Amino acid sequence: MSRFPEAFQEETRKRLGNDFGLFMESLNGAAPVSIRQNPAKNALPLPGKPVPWSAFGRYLETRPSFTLDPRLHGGAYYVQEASSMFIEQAFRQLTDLHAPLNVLDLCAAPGGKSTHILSLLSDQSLLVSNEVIRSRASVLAENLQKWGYQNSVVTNSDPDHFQSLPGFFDVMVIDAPCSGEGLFRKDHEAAEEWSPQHVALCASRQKRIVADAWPALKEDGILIYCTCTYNEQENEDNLLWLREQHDVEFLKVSIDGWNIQETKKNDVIGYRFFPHRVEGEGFFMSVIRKKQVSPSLRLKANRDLTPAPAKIVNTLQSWIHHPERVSFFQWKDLLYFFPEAHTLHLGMLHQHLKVVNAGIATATVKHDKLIPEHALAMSTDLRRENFKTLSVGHDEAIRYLRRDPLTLPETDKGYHLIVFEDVALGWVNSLGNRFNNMYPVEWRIRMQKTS
Ligand SMILES: C[S@@+](CC[C@H](N)C(=O)[O-])C[C@H]1O[C@@H](n2cnc3c(N)ncnc32)[C@H](O)[C@@H]1O
Repeated sequence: MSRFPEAFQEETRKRLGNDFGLFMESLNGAAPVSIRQNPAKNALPLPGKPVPWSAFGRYLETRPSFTLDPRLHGGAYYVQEASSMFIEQAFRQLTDLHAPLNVLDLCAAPGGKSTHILSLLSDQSLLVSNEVIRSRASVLAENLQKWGYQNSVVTNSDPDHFQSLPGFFDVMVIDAPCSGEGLFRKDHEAAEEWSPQHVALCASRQKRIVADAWPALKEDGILIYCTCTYNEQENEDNLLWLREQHDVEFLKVSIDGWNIQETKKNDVIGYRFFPHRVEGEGFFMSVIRKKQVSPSLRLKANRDLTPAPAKIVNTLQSWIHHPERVSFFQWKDLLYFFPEAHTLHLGMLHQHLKVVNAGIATATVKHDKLIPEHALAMSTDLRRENFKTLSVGHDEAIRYLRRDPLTLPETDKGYHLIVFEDVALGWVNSLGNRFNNMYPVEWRIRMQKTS
């Protein structure tokens, strides 16, 4: 007996007709392995066959032990299945990536779409990545910290809190929690959990999420709605429901030669990825333009953000590229930097949302001394030449990431940046012949080396 639910197979057979056999066969095959590189941390393209719809995506021939690759921990790439990289085409074809955009990724953990969006936006744009589940918001913040972009804010709010930000966003991505039909090949639990009732429950939750967030989209702004499921209830039907209440336009994306299926139900245009047609998992995306006026928001200064003390600002400025474009502020007991152009926006976000992180945590002050933060080591703005660095090989890099005792050569005292193959991994504090490992305890690798 097949491990896939009967009702699911029946619906998919109707949808795919003669292709159904090939589709089922593909579900029993191996899933392709793909990664997406961080262009700000890679001078050269990674090896491997390119993902056709993404400038940063690559297929790998085999699945390496990602955990034991130090470059992953330094944010040089993100492991992501290929179909979901298609949002890149919505951004490239339907937005002006040179303009300063406010972008919301509403259901963002663990951060696949958010890290991708940051690689696409100009540095004048702002990305707000939200995740409603607290523990998942921490994972999101971790992945975004490793990616290293300053124009990024992580929030942990319910979608309805975004109603307090009418017309704030130019682009909104809703990668909605779904019944996961497109993941059945890899995720056996999704197949076990699937039922028509579960699909109906997901569809009503998705409607609520979209309706809650909708007021925060600007007039003429675009919503990129996606799921990793095939059924119409969670896709077209939700968007038809949205169209009944609001003035919207569905937008086309060019998919020339990629074997992606363009579907149309009434005027909803959708893009479906089936694993027997493309190298990737199941995925659905639709792009919707809002054609209604949204009230505009009055920006107010934020009193929670205290400017960094003047006597240390010069030092902090020497640590990064383009210090003239950022402001340094103190939040709780940390010093941060954040794009100057968006400080008023950050004020608004603080007022209405639970902000988990904003910009780059740079340092803490202890007994009048500045201690560099891990996020600074990960930052794409770090001015490396102003720090002492220690280049390490693979074994030493893994010892560092596991927080095992290090066997580094004797050095000058002070903070050193640990670098593996040109990718920064974090700080050590050298006491001359001993080193304090400053890699975050909660992120250390627990896996033993196998070779
Ligand atoms: C498909 S996943 C997002 C994947 C992510 N965009 C990425 O690319 O890595 C959907 C997310 O929605 C979150 N979620 C669950 N229920 C939600 C709700 N009621 N409102 C908003 N988000 C919710 C889940 O915790 C999950 O992180």
